Amino acid sequence: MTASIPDAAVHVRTLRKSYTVHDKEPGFMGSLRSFVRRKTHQVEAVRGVSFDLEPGEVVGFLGPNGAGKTTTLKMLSGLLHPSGGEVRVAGFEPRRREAAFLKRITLVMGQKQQLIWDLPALDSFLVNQAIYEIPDAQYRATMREFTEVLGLEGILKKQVRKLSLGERMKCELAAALLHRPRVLFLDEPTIGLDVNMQESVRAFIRDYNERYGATVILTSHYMADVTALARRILVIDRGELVFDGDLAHLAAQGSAGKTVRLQLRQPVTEAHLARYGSDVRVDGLSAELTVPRAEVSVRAARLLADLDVADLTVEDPPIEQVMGQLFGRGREVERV
Ligand SMILES: Nc1ncnc2c1ncn2[C@@H]1O[C@H](COP(=O)(O)OP(=O)(O)OP(=O)(O)O)[C@@H](O)[C@H]1O
Repeated sequence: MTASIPDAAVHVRTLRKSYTVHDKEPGFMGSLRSFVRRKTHQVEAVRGVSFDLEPGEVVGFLGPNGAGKTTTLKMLSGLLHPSGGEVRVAGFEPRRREAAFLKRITLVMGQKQQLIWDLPALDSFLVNQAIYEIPDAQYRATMREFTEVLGLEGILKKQVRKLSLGERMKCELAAALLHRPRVLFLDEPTIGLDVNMQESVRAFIRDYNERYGATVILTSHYMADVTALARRILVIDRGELVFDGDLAHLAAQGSAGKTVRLQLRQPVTEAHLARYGSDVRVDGLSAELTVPRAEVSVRAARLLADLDVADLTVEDPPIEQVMGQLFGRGREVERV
C-alpha cells in the first residue's frame, strides 16, 4: 500500500549561493601577508536556480563537475544557508532545521558516511531510531522490509569497518531512510559500486519511492541510475539550470543526430557506410552510424534499399554522449 504524502514537494525560486574564498599567496611569507591583509573573492556556485517538484517525483540532477549540484542539495536539506532566493521543502524552510523538517527528509552522500565505523550497523540504526523517535513497531516493520529488499541479512551485526563498500552503502541507505523520510536527496548514492550492487541500490530506491510515494532528487555520474529511475531531468551548468524536462527531450536537444543500428546479412565496410552518416562503427555483421535528425527516414530508406539489412533500429544516442556534447559545446541548451 502506498502511504500518501501530500506535502512532499520541493519549491525553489531564484536560489543562489556564493562562497567567500580566501586567497592565499604561496609560501610562508605569502601566508603571513594573507594573515595581515586578507584578500577574498566570491565563487558563484548557484546562480538563480528555480524549479518545483511534485510529491512522488523522481528527478535526475545532472551536470559536470563543479556545476553546483551538491551545493544545491545542501541548501535543500538545510546544511547550507542560501545567499538569496527561496526554498521550501515539504512545506518547511530548510535553513531552520526544525525537528519536524528533519524527520521528513534525508540527505545521502555517497562519499560521506554516517554509520559508526567501529560498531555494527545495527547499533547505528538504534541510534537513529532514538534520534528520529521511531516507534518500536514501525522500526521493526521498516527493518524487516529493508532487510528483505536490500538483502541485509547477515551483515547487520558485522562491524561496519569490515563490510565491503557495497554492503556498507546498503547499510548507509537503510540508516538514512529508517525514519521513512518523504523527500530524499541522494548525492551519488552508487558511487564506486559494482554493476550488481548499483542495480540493487536502484531497485531499493525505486521500491521505496513506489511504496511511500517519496520525492527523490538524485545525482549520479552513472547514467544508468538516472535513466532507470528518473523521467524528469534537471541539468545544471556553472550554477545555472540549463535544462528541465524529460530525458527524451534532453537527448533531442543535446544531439543533432540519431543512432541507426543495423544488423546486416552481408558484410559492409566502414568506408561504404560513411556515405550514409558519421561516427560509423562496424563489428562483423553489426554496424551503427549517426545520421542527422531531420533526415532519419530518408537515410534509413536508402540503407534498406541499398544494403542487405536484416534489422534496422533508430535510437537516441546514449545519454553519456548527449551530456558530453552539451557540455563540450557550451550552453546552447534551453528549457523545454
Ligand atoms: N565550501 C566551499 N568553498 C568554496 N567554494 C566551494 C565550496 N564548495 C563548493 N565550492 C565551489 O562551488 C562550485 C560548485 O560546487 P559543487 O560541489 O556544488 O558542484 P557539484 O556539481 O556537486 O560538483 P561534483 O559533481 O564535482 O561533485 C565549484 O566551483 C566548487 O569549487
